[in-house]
Amino acid sequence: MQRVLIVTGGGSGIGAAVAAAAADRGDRVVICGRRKEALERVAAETGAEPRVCDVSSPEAVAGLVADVVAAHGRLDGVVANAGTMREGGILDLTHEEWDATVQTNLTSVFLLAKAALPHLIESKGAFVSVSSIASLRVPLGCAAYATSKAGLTMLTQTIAVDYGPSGVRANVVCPGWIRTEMSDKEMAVFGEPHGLGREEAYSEVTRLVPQRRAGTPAEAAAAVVWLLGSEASYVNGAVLNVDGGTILLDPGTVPFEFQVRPR
Ligand SMILES: NC(=O)c1ccc[n+]([C@@H]2O[C@H](COP(=O)([O-])OP(=O)(O)OC[C@H]3O[C@@H](n4cnc5c(N)ncnc54)[C@H](O)[C@@H]3O)[C@@H](O)[C@H]2O)c1
Repeated sequence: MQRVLIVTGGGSGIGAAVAAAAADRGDRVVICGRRKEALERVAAETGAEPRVCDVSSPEAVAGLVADVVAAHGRLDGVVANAGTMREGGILDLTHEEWDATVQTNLTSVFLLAKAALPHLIESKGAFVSVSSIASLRVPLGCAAYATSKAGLTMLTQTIAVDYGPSGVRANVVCPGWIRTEMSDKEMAVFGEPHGLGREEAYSEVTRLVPQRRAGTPAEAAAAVVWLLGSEASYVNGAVLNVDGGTILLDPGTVPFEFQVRPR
C-alpha cells in the first residue's frame, strides 16, 4: 500500500529534500507552501503533488487535509516543516512579528494536527515536526522563533502521549545549521554587522559545530523519513537532533559578538 504524506514548506530546503527522499521510498507526497513556482519545480523533480497553501491560514490548513484525504482516501504521515524566522529580542520585535511567527511555527501545527489526527489514527500513521535546536537551548536575539519552536517540540510530544494509545507516533527533528534559504538569510543578518560575506559567516558559526560544517537538507530529511517509517516503529515522542553535535558544545568557544544577532 502506497503511503500518503503531507509535507508543509515543501517548496524548498528541508521540506523539498523530505519530498525527494519519501518519493524515493515509494510514498505519495503532497507538498504545500505559498510559492507556486517553487512547489512546481520540486514537484517536477520528485513526482510530488504541489498544493498552494499558506499554513498561517486556519481554513487553508483544514482544506489541505480534507482535500488530500478526499483525493487519496487516506493519510499516513504528516511533516510539519514550514517555518519562519524573525531575529530579535523582545524589544526588537513588534506584536505583529511575534503573532506571525507563533502563527506559522506553532498554531498552524496545532491546526494541522487537529485536522490530520482522525486520519492518522485510522491509518496508525506518523507525525513529524521540524523544530530546531533553538527549542532546546536559548539562542541570543531569537525570542519569537525560539519560543515558537520550544512550543512546537512540546506540542509534538503531547501528540505522542495523547495519541500513542491510538497507534499514532509523533516525533521531533531538531536541525542545527542546515544550508537552506532560511540559513542563507540568517548568514546575511549575522555576517553583515561584522563585515562578513555569506561563506565567511558560515565558517564563523560552524565553529560552534563539532563536525565543523553546516548540514545539508538531505541529511535533515533522512532523519524525518526514518521517523516516518516502520524502522522507527517503537520511537515515539523522541527529539532527534541533526546538528553535527552543536547542542553539546560549549558556545564559549566562539567569540561572544558572533553569537549576537543584531537587527
Ligand atoms: N536551515 C536551518 O539551519 C534550520 C535550523 C533549524 C530549524 N530549521 C527549520 O527547518 C524548517 C525548514 O526550513 P528550511 O531551513 O528548509 O528553510 P526554507 O526557507 O528553505 O524552508 C521553509 C519553507 O517554509 C515555507 N513557509 C514559510 N511560511 C509558510 C507559510 N505560512 N505557509 C506555507 N509555507 C510556509 C517557505 O516558503 C519555505 O519553503 C523550518 O521550520 C525551520 O525553522 C531550519
